[in-house]
Amino acid sequence: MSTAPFAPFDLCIIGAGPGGFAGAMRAVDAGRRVCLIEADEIGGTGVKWGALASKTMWELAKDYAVAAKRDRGYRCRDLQVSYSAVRATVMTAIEEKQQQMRRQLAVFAEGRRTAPGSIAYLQGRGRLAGDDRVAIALNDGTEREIRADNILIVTGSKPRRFAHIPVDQQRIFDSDGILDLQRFPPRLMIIGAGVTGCEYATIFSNFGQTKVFLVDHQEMILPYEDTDVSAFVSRNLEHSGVTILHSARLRDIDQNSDHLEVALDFADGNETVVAVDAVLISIGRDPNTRGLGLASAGIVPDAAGFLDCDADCRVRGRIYAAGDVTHRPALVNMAVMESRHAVKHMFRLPTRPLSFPNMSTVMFFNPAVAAVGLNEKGCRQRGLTYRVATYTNALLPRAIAMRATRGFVKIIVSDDDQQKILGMRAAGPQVSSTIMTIALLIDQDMDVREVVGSMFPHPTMSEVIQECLRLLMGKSIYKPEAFPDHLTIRRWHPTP
Ligand SMILES: Cc1cc2nc3c(=O)[nH]c(=O)nc-3n(C[C@H](O)[C@H](O)[C@H](O)COP(=O)(O)OP(=O)(O)OC[C@H]3O[C@@H](n4cnc5c(N)ncnc54)[C@H](O)[C@@H]3O)c2cc1C
Ligand SMILES: NC(=O)c1ccc[n+]([C@@H]2O[C@H](COP(=O)([O-])OP(=O)(O)OC[C@H]3O[C@@H](n4cnc5c(N)ncnc54)[C@H](O)[C@@H]3O)[C@@H](O)[C@H]2O)c1
Repeated sequence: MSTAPFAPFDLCIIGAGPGGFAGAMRAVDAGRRVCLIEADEIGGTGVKWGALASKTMWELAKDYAVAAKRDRGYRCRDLQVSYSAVRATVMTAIEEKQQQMRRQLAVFAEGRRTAPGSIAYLQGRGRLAGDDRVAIALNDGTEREIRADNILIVTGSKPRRFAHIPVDQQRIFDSDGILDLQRFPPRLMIIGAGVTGCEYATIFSNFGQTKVFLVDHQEMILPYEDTDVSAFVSRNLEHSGVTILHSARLRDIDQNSDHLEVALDFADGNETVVAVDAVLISIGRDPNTRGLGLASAGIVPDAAGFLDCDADCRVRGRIYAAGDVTHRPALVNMAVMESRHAVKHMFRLPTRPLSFPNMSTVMFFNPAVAAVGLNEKGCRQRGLTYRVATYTNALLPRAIAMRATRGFVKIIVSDDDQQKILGMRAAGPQVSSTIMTIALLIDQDMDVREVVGSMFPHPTMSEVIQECLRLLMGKSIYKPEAFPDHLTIRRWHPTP
């Protein structure tokens, strides 16, 4: 092992995905010396193997599906798409973001700055070598060991695999390898209908080149969502030609020279074999904690390998963890928020407690579904009495103008005088922006009456939020009596 020329760092961050990068920059803000270690490509799952890549593909697929429509007064002739052209555009997007990250690391590189706050970016695999030491197997084949007062583990996660099915990224893929496809497969089976599986089912069906089969061992897709949301997404996928197979377990994949035969066992005892050209496995993710030297710092991960940490993201002593490697929801915004919080906590910078009631996420389907706060399942698990109103986009002028009325907003409030917003689910165009109104309301603990009283621009998708809140207060312009299919309001309370 070569002797490290580095003086001890204030902070060593293992993993330069969105969490690691954000944490490094927050430490630089505080004038600290950071060592940032990345084993693979900068940006991690947040850029290359997950969020940015899949969202670029989703945008292209959405544009293609709109161009292929025949109900808009215009019609596209000779519309063509190739997977390699799509892939090239996705790679351009990835490279654009990675370049920005590299450029910033270069500006803040150790030795190039006179102002306090710098980053030594090391490319290699890091592992703990004690409470304040990290050993790095550098990509150039050499080894280094560094010392740091604080350590932040942000090593992310990787696709979960079946023990008996090898993923070759040639015909059997996981989300890390989907960009390796050579062409659109005529038939694709996606196993696992969580967000990843449903997003790729949306993407491939929108491009219209692939017959998609979507399989889950649960009775419904997106099993953690409310039944109405899951049913809405199912209907839309089926409308796009996706065949959904519920309560089905993968038994085996028989690899023939020109196709794959996927054998499935159903919960009711039936079985089937489906012939496809490619399989995408999306059954969840496992944390990247193996080989991380946790024992050398006295850290024991849980049975699934995730790191337990306290409310300030501290695992033990001066060692912190953030992002997918922890138990919390696997999202870029979570990784960034936790990582920044951990850095503020370790350097005793002012910070408010991490709080998740307003955690928001968007699931990129056709149309997209946005979520913030609790759903009905979550409220019932907690025994909360609530009222819930649903307002469909069919009554919304902007949605009518867009000729895109599939969608709704569903808002859950506490069933008391306060009517605190507990959560919202919204589906339709532009939900990624409209959701922030409710996320802010929850975050600021504001009264719904303040939103109902303010003026919204017209015609906008955000008006549906105002109308849905008015519906909860019995003041909506359109009434459930006239539109029982479009406007509903219910109450739920725990049975004593
Ligand atoms: C298909 C897909 C789509 C997604 N879409 C979205 C989305 O739309 N919105 C959203 O919010 N989230 C999305 N996510 C989730 C999101 O990508 C992750 O939650 C996020 O990237 C987690 O960030 P992270 O920094 O914790 O980990 P990662 O992004 O996984 O980064 C961890 C980094 O650590 C590196 N590393 C691992 N071990 C070591 C080691 N020993 N030494 C050095 N480096 C190491 C890895 O190479 C990696 O670069 C998606 C995920 C997938 C799979
Ligand atoms: N738009 C987004 O924000 C976005 C997109 C993709 C992923 N993500 C994040 O990534 C994380 C992982 O998502 P994911 O979809 O990969 O995992 P997941 O755990 O959310 O879903 C896995 C799905 O696979 C099913 N499944 C598990 N084992 C199975 C088996 N043996 N046979 C058939 N089905 C099986 C489960 O029932 C579930 O529906 C999520 O927590 C999400 O936060 C976010």
